Amino acid sequence: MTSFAKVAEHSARHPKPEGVTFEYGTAGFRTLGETLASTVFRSALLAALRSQSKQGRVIGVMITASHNHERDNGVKLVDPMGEMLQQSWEGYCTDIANADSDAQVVHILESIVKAEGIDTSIQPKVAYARDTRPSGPLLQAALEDGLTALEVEVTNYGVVTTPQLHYFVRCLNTEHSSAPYGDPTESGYNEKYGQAFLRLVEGKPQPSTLHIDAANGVGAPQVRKLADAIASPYFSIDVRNSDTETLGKLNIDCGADYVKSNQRPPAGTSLAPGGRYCSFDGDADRIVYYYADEHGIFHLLDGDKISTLVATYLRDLVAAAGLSDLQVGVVQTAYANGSSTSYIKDTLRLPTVFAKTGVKHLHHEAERMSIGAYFEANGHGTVLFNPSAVDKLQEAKPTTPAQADAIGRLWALRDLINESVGDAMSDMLLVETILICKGWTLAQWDAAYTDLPSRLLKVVVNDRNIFKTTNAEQTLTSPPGLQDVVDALVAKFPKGRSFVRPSGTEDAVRVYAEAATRSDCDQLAYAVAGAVFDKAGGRGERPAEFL
Ligand SMILES: CC(=O)N[C@H]1[C@@H](OP(=O)(O)O)O[C@H](CO)[C@@H](O)[C@@H]1O
Ligand SMILES: [Mg+2]
Repeated sequence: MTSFAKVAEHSARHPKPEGVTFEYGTAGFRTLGETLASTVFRSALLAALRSQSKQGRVIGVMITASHNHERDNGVKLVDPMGEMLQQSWEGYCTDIANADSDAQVVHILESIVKAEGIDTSIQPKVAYARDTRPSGPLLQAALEDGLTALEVEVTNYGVVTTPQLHYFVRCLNTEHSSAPYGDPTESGYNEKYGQAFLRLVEGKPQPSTLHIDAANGVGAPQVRKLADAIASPYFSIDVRNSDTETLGKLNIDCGADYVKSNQRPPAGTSLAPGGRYCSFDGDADRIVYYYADEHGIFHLLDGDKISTLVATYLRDLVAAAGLSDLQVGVVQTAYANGSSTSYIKDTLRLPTVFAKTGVKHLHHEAERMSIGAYFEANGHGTVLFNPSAVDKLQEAKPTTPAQADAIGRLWALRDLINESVGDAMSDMLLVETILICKGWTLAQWDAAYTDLPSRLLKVVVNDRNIFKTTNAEQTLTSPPGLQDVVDALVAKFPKGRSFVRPSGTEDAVRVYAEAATRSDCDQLAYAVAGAVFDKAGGRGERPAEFL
C-alpha cells in the first residue's frame, strides 16, 4: 500500500518558488531550471500514481528543455507505450505543480486517487533520464526524492536522448508480451535500429560521410555509440557541435531549431557543395537536413521534406508488395509549408490532415491511418503502423519475389522506426536508408517540390491567454475581430496564408505567414504581427520591423 505519510516531509525540502505559476504545456513543464525543483519533485509523485493507474506499468520521466536555452529545463511524463502523457492528466500536473503548501500536495494526490479510482496497493514503477543541462543533476535529485517518498521501483537511464527514454519505457512494458518492442538498454536500442538499417541498405552503393550537428547536446555521445554499434561504411559520420562539457554552448548558434528558424547552417560550418549535413536539437528528437548547391546557396530539408520523402517511399513499397488496401497518409500542422501540402494532395495523391501543434496531437491523428507519417515542419516526427496494417503485413501472401522483397522491406522499416515518438537518430537512419536505396543526393530529394517563402515571428503580448483558436489553430476566435484583420491582409497577397496562435512553450504569440514571393511573405508576416501587437496588447516597445 503506497502511503503518502512521507510526502509532506520530503516535499518540504523542495519549496515551490514564490510568485511562479507552472503549466504543463505542449511538451510538459518548461522554464528556468533553477525554479523547477518543486515541480520535478511533484512530477515524480504523479508518475507514481500514473503507474498505479496503469496497473503498475512503467511510466517515464524525462528531464530536458530540448532546443531551449541551456539555463532552461523541463520535465515531462511518458505513458506506457512510450507516448506522451494522456492529456486528461495534464491538468493534474499543473494543479500539483502550483499547490501552495506541502499539505495541499498530499491533498491533491488523495483527490487524484479518488477521482481515478487508483489501487494504491500496486507497486509503482518509473524509468527516468535527463539531458546534458547543468541543472539536470539537481533536478534529478529532486525527482529521486519524490520517487523515494512513494517507494517507487526505479530504473535510472542516466543521460540519454528523449526518444531513447520513450523507447526504453515501451520496451519495459512489452518485455514479457507476445510482441516485445526491444531490449530496454542503450545497446538494445543501437542494435535494433542499427541492424534494421543494415538489413535495408545491404548491397546498395555506399553514401558519402554525413556531417551531424549535435547542438552540443546529448545526441553527440549517443550518435557516436550508434555509429560504433553499426560499424559499417554505410554509416560514416562526422559529429560536430559535440561539446557537452563547456557551459553556454548547448543549442547556441547550432542545432535543428537554429537552422530551421534562421534558414542557415550552424555558425562556423561552411557547407561544401555536394556535402551532406543534418542537425539534431538539444535532446535529439528533431532533425533537419541541408546542403549547399553549386552556387553555394543554402537549401533546407525540413520535417515536411522528410515526411514527403518517407510517405513516397512507403507508398511505393506498399504498392510493390501488392497491399493496395494499406493506405499511407500524412499528418501535418498548419506550420507545414503550403507547397508540401499541395504536393502530398495533388502529386502523391495521399490523404493528409492537419493536427494542432505538438507531437501528441499529430501522433493521435496518425494512429487513425493504416500507415501514418507525421512530422512537424521543425523536424519532429515519425511513422506509425496501426495494428490492422501489421495484421495485413502478417497475412500477406506474396506471389512474386518482388512482392516478397517489398514485404520484407516493410517489416525491416518497421524495426527501423521508433514508433513511440519522433527520434532524430531513428529518423536519420530512415532518411539515410531511403536515400541509399534510391541512390539520391540531397539535391535530388529536394527537387520534389519548392517551398513557398515563409516566415515565423513572435509577438510578446500582455496576456497570451486571450488568444483562442479553432480549425487546427488556423483561425482565431478571440480576441474578437482580429481574425477579420488577418483575413483582409492575407487576401492582398497571391498564395498568401497566415495564422496567429499562442505558443504552448513560450510566453509569446506566434505569427506564421507564407506567400508567393519573399517580399510579399515578409510584408504579410510583419503586417499581421503589427496588427496583433496593436490590437491585442503588445508588450514593451513595438518592434521596428512590424508594419
Ligand atoms: C512553431 C513551432 O515550431 N512550435 C513548436 C513549439 O511549440 P509552441 O506551442 O509553438 O511553442 O515547441 C513544441 C515543443 O517542442 C513543438 O512541438 C512545436 O512545433
Ligand atoms: Mg527536442
